[in-house]
Amino acid sequence: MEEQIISVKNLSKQYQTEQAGGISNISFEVKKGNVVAILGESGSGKSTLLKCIYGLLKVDGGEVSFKGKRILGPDEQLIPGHKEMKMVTQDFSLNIYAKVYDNVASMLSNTDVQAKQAKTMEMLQHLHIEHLKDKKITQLSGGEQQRVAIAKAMVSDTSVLLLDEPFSQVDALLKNQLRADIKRVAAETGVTVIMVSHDPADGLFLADELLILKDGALLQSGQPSQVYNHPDHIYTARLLGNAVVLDATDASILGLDIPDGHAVFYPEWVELKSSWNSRRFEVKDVYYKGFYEELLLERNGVKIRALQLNRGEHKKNDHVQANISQFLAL
Ligand SMILES: Nc1ncnc2c1ncn2[C@@H]1O[C@H](COP(=O)(O)OP(=O)(O)OP(=O)(O)O)[C@@H](O)[C@H]1O
Repeated sequence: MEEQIISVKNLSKQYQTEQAGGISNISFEVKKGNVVAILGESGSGKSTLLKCIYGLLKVDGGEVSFKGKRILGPDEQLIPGHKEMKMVTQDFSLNIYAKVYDNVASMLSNTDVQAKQAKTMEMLQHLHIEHLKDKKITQLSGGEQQRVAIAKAMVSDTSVLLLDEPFSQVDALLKNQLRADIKRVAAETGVTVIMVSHDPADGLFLADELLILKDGALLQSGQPSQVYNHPDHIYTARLLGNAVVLDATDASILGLDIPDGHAVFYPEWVELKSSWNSRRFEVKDVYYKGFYEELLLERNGVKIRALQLNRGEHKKNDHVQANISQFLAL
């Protein structure tokens, strides 16, 4: 059985401000070595949850345990969290005047210099930054600094790495690489990662488990493919896959039979082909996205979106046959 490393029970934290904000009654468990992504729209409580896990905020109720021991809050100890937990925030907390190597090595004790050197170099290699070891932090790009911050956080027997928006400073190309690096480093070192991201694609790619937050509450959790294909709420389907949502009347115009509620489907579930159950739509717009395109389709006033590989086949005002291959009633 996989060992559980973090347990969050009925955790609540409300900020004492005019607008209510915070998290309420959140419970979940994290297995050792897993990568967990906390996803949700802006203001849903992602950073608050991460800070509570690290012991940075005084909670109103509930608790977080690490290896069975309660994490103490800021009013209970001077240094928050636990020595085996490290948090990398968006400001990186690096010594900008020191070299990359020294930033990372500074986390280790001087008792065994050879071991210190070996461990530091190993971590620099894990993050693909060994060639930067003699550079000063001020000479690095944002993405490189982010890697140094992660290496620094991980070098000293870290069991749990908390990442707040780890890809905020990197461009799309580097982001893909850094995502893959974090996934690989987690698998190689067995470190448990809990990360917050505003981009659902990060969680879908990286995580073993997603936590979906809305208005401070945990709506759904589970493996990415499970949550994506079987969202419990319209919010989740919109957040993860920009789903199309139709009320029962509009759905019936497209031949989707739901008693009440909404028919929900992802644009890639719309097949552009002629079949016994396809219907005729007008192409209202074509959005070029590189290797694929998004079509805005309309039938009797009902608009839907469809994704397909870009073959340049469709133009505005064309007519197409489309079939919604699957949908959810939510
Ligand atoms: N220090 C604070 N004092 C008062 N309210 C706060 C504080 N920090 C956050 N909030 C409020 O609590 C709610 C949750 O904020 P939080 O930063 O946890 O959300 P988030 O999901 O991380 O948002 P984002 O993606 O925009 O960073 C928001 O309504 C926010 O305005």
